[in-house]
Amino acid sequence: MTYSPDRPLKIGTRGSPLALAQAHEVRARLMAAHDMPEDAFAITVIQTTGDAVQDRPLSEIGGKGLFTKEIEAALLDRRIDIAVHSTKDVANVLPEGLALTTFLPREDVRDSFISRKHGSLADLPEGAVVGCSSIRRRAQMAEKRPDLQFVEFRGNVQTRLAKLDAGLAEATLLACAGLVRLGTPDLMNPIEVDEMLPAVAQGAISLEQRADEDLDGLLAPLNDDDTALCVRAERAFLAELDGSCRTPIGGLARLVDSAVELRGEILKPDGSTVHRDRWTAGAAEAVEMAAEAGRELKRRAGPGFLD
Ligand SMILES: NCc1[nH]cc(CCC(=O)O)c1CC(=O)O
Repeated sequence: MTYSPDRPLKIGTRGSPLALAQAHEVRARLMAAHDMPEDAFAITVIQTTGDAVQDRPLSEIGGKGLFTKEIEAALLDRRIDIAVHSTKDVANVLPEGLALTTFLPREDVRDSFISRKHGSLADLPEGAVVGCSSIRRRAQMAEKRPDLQFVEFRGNVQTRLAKLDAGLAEATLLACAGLVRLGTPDLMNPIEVDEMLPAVAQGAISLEQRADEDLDGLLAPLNDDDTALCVRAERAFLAELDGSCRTPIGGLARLVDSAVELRGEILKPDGSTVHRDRWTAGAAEAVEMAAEAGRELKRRAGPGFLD
């Protein structure tokens, strides 16, 4: 299959400002890698349940897959040819016939503390209200600051800042990667990963395609091998623990010299219990190590912890 202005490659994406920025980045990289004109690529916006439902926590309306289901259906229907994802929103088990093939170089993996008045989590006054819909971030904050109160906080960066200004919360957390890609890096106030382990695959854009279509020639130049290895290991870790988004889980793999170092944790939603550890293996064993790490944390947590 060849793509040209006469038959453009259809790039599917959600319509949120962050998703659009990511789709445009993918198109720009494809154009540069192949010296092709902009109109050889068509960006197709697909509405997803996660975008449509703004008034309820994601964990309540079904967790993982809410931002990707409709896009994956469009891939299978051939309405689009590739899908651009924030990999942390991609369910662990893909629909039959689809494959996650390409990982862009990873952006900053950290979470950012966002507040108009306070400099860090530790600076928040006793009993402060934090706007946060992520069960991972809530549990991690509660572990350090059991006094904090949480309110649901969804929407894009601008919406959330407006909510802070309206006094609905004193602080919120957002992924650094999103802030960078939206062109608002000045808002960044990173929390180091030692203090707060990011979500599996945070900061990593990936491309999904039909498994039976060979797009290697087109997509391989966009792939970053180190990111692909680390994110595949993190997803193998997550696969052993949970696919539902209802358990607070953090995971981050990084290359240290030429070995893969994985840090992982599972928490009770109120932060009262945490199981966390670190594992290291050579690149060839990284994915199997990560799966074993997931099984180990599950054993340590005992039956019932993940329910
Ligand atoms: N769940 C929404 C989502 N999915 C990916 C990102 C950030 C970008 C990334 O991690 O690649 C965000 C926003 C956020 O967590 O602040």
